[in-house]
Amino acid sequence: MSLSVQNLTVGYRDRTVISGLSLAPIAAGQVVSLVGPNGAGKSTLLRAIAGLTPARGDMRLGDLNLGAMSISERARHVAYMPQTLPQDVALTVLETVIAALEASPVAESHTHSADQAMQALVKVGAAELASRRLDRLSGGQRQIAGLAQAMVRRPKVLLLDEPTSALDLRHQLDVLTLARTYARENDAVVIMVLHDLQSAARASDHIVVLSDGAVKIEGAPQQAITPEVLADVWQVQARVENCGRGLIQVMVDAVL
Ligand SMILES: Nc1ncnc2c1ncn2[C@@H]1O[C@H](COP(=O)(O)OP(=O)(O)OP(=O)(O)O)[C@@H](O)[C@H]1O
Repeated sequence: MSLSVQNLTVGYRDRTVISGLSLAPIAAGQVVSLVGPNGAGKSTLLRAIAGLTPARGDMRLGDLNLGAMSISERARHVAYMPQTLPQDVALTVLETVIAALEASPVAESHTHSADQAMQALVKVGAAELASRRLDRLSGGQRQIAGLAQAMVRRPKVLLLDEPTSALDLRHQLDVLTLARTYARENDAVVIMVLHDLQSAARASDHIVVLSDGAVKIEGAPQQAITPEVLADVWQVQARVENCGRGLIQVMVDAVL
């Protein structure tokens, strides 16, 4: 099922952040990176797709009209992993993943939930964190636990807000690979906010560059990340080298 976002308008109180935004349809199995400067509206866009921030416009998953769904119905299809997770949760990691699962209508028995939650932790490589308290983890460990919470319901749309920001190099690569595997294995759409453009190119089939609440350009990594776009959107003078296999290297020569 492909995800379609058309003519989306989102704002806070008296301020419109995103106005009439449309994205090219995102096919099942695809990973999309959302990049752009601070304050461009990336989190706002993900939260609007998840139904966590009110929005006007048309959002569909295949034939399903996401905008017409109740919050709990929408949560069966769409999961959002926030930029920062609450730090004061005095539960074990396993308990938080079970809670994330049971908050959704797909949960079955509690024993079954515990098994599913454990499987999600194994999937993200964090089985050893299961019995640790969430509020006593490092920032990176908490981020990986958050990923298990978002993935445990197997949503068809997985929205990850800067999922690698607290991670070391190896864990960053693992999480980016996991996003790809998740999309393929579950026929799901994964949209990630990333600041590292090289990671975005490595990890995704498609890149959306957001600037001032509007899509500046979207397309394959080599089409979206160009010296012109870097100058226009990030105000840097940079070279972009194609390194094969979809990889790019961005070399910044000067700030403009
Ligand atoms: N709850 C809120 N109430 C009012 N304005 C908000 C709220 N959240 C975000 N904004 C404003 O909306 C705009 C977009 O913010 P958003 O968090 O979506 O940007 P972003 O692209 O995710 O930024 P960053 O890369 O810094 O995380 C900003 O100008 C921000 O100040």
